[in-house]
Amino acid sequence: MCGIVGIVGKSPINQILYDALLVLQHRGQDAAGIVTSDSKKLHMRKDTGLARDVFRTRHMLRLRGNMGIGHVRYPTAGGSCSSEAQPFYVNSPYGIVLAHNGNLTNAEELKRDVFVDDLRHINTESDSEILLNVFAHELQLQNKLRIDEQDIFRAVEGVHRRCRGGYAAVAMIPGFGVFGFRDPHGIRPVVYGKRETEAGEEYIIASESVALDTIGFELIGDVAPGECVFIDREGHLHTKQCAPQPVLSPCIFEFVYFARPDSIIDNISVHKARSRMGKKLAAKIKRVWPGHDIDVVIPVPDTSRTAALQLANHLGVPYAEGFIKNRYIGRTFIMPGQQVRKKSVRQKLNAIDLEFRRKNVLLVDDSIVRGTTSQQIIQMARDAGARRVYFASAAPPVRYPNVYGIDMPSASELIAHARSEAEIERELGADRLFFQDLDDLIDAVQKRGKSLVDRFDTSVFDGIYVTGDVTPDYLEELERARSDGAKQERRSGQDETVIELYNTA
Ligand SMILES: O=P(O)(O)OC[C@H]1O[C@H](OP(=O)(O)OP(=O)(O)O)[C@H](O)[C@@H]1O
Ligand SMILES: NC(=O)CC[C@H](N)C(=O)O
Ligand SMILES: [Mg+2]
Repeated sequence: MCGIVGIVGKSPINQILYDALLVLQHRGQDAAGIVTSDSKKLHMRKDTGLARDVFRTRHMLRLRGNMGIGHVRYPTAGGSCSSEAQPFYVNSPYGIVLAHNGNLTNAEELKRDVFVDDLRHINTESDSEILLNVFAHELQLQNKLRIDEQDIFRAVEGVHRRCRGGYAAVAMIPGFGVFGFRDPHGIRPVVYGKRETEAGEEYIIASESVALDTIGFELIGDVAPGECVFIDREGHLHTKQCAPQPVLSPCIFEFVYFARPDSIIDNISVHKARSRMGKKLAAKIKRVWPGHDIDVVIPVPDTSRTAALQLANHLGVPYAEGFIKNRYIGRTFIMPGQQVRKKSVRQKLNAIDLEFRRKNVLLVDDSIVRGTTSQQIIQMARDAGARRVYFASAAPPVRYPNVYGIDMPSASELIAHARSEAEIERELGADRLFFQDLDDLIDAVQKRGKSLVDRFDTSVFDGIYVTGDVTPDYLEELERARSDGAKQERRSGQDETVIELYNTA
């Protein structure tokens, strides 16, 4: 997952772009970047690391101009090096910068077409550089010195014709404007909003509404699937549907784990969705184990808290915070590589023995993916003196790879892949294990009939990919190229020093 933001303001926007990236940091911890545009030039700073480390005062001073875009990255293509940090830049036509959240499933074919047909060179392994070049080519086809918003919309139509997979993107053309677009399935989230200033209206496009709240913008709504939202440099908003048959099918894992609970995606409050997940899970536990002997419900910080609290309430069992999280360690799931993830769980979470001693505890997490967290946390609960350790996941077992922007490329790394629930229970070392049913998860997120969303991408749970183009061959190739083992091998054979083409450090 990545976080994206674009702003057209009436005064310098470097600080609010930075503030927005800090609030989107939970979507990507590997790299960060900002590009601004003043009347003459683009100014770019991007590098690996957290936003607070990438942007020093000297960089901020140079990020001049009233419009710009930013990105925080969690790689799903290429590696973690700074040359693949975003935004990407291409100088023709007009100079375009782009930041992307998602993953293209036809990146290989596109890369070939971009070279052979469009005569463009791709310099990294990132699919986002391909997306930018496809857009640039489609815009070039308009063959104009001065473009208007209709040309942007036509180029986005071309992107939708050629690109497959998940993509929410923001882009900017210097002296012209900022725009955002979303793939025809709306897999990845992106919203837009505005605020009034004395000098006129300012607009923002961002991955999550929480970025708007915290920097003082008002939410207008989600970018619809297939839609393009364009803000010209004068601050006028133009929107157009650019896909012939858009079908909103957002990724359900955003609601389970990725998004912040204080965000609203596709008109659904993530907080409320997680609360309903807790309620549904309580009902299931009561159903399958009417005479349960759970003494206390303990969440695995952070993301599971919302669901765990409601689960405890509806189960009628006390809720206690038994694990303390080191606030200086980021999210472990989005760290690159299993070794670092494993080590980080223990560094990140520590048990308060008192809450466990001689009790039957139900530990609750939002999801079990590789099992890195649950395996260790169950052992920690035992070491802290728990009599019995039960475990509940607010999501169903994750059995299939993700191909739309979550770095879960390899089925064999998923603890639930090709295992029954009883086998997973044994593997994790839990005394009893409960998973949410998929129908209940969908109901919890969908608010049953009240939501705009008829369908979600639930591929990690059921192996059904909404874009319909994901073949066993594609998945096999993805596993070969991007499994933890393959990444490890690539890292060890590589000189990490980057010779940067675009970066003005
Ligand atoms: O089965 P696993 O492979 O361990 O993945 C699942 C775990 O990873 C995530 O936590 P993370 O530490 O990333 O973030 P959080 O603090 O937001 O919960 C998620 O909330 C689960 O706890
Ligand atoms: N998680 C994402 O959205 C990743 C964006 C892009 N595919 C990259 O790897 O940089
Ligand atoms: Mg967690």
